[in-house]
Amino acid sequence: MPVEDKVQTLRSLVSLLSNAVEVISREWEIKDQNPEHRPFLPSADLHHARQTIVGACGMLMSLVQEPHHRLMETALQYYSSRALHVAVEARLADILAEADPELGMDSKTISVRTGIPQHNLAQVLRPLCSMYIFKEIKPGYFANNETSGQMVNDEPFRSWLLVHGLTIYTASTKLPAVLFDTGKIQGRSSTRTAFQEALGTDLSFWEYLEQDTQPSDGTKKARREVDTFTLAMVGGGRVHSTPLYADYPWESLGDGTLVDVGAGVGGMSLDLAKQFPRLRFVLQDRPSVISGAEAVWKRELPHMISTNRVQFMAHDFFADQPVKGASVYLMRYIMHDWPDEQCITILSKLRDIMGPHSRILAVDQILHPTVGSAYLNPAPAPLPPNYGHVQLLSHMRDLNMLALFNGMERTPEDFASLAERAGLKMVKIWECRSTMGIAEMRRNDAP
Ligand SMILES: C[S@@+](CC[C@H](N)C(=O)[O-])C[C@H]1O[C@@H](n2cnc3c(N)ncnc32)[C@H](O)[C@@H]1O
Repeated sequence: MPVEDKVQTLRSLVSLLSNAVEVISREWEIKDQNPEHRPFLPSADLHHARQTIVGACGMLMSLVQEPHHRLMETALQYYSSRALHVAVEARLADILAEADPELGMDSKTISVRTGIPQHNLAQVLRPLCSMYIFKEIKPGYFANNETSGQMVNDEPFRSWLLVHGLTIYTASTKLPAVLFDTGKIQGRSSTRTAFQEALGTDLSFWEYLEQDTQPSDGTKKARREVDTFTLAMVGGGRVHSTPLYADYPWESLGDGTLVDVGAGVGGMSLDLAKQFPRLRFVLQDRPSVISGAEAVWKRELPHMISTNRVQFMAHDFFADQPVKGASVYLMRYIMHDWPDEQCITILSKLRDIMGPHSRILAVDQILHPTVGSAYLNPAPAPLPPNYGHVQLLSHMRDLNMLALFNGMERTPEDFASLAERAGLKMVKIWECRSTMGIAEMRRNDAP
């Protein structure tokens, strides 16, 4: 890029930043005066200002940082993730919450509480302090800040962070090997992925989770990941899905029936049932999962069970769908687990029994490439249409799906193509104040 263009880009970014800073300051003041504030639902203005600032900072770094340094930092990025994993595993945020936030806790005490040698603690914590995830008050004294404070006493969110550092992390180490093995990648099988390669198994991720471990004493134990994963879906759902409840017209469904396909414990349905009490629900998943779902609903919303407003059904989403003509077939975090061919089968099974007013709502990351999408609102120049850095989480989850399932996060165009191949049409991408969105599909012959 010629120097004059670079300078112009820098100046334009600073101008974007200073406008967005005004919006954020105003929004922070409003939040300060509003005790009803919901942390996971930013106003539309705050959401856009955040995206602009994160995007602009990312682009500024790319313009000014020495390129070799930036590439090396990226090459070693997995240690950021490892350091966070150690902190989460050790429940550091909970431990630091016991300290006076002004004074912090000394590394000797933290060492005794966590079992991490004192001389290694600072090595783990300091990179996290440099990323503003914890703070060091004075040499060897650490405390929570606003970011680490979000992990305190929040077991579902902690599980959401934790699962990404367990088996899922192990799977990621074999991604290069699988990508360079043309036999495997061309196979496009959901059971010949980096996950199977790394864990030395032929089982799918789901089957593996269900398989008991056999420790040396001969007893059988459920894998640790089973409970962590179930709770993680609740924690991740809460963080990323809250805006979806505000940005889709759920109220207009009245007392319609929502079939939660591959529901897990039905985390999204539970939230919807609390906010839209007229809706009825059918939760479907594999037999072992659906029995766990019923226990959760009994605890959280027992009246939904006693009034028959929720049903629990063991169902394989590759088989014929028994619930015909429902208002909504909801699939949160399902499409991204599967390669295209399997997604088309899942969608076709729904298409077969949908009525003219039925809709499929596929809830996933909506990938927005740097070159933009005809379906999505572009960022202001000179940012790339997708706001650049803002998309990192979606791209990482995309690679995660590749490593675990040969799956993927999808662009709106990808969703439209899947819909067309399954005899459906994509009617709208609902852009929500989240990294996630909703792809709405109907039968291709629907009015
Ligand atoms: C990523 S989880 C998402 C769970 C839930 N939709 C949520 O958002 O919390 C994917 C779910 O798909 C389920 N699943 C996998 N294969 C399935 C199949 N063949 N039929 C039905 N459910 C399946 C898993 O058991 C798991 O609960």
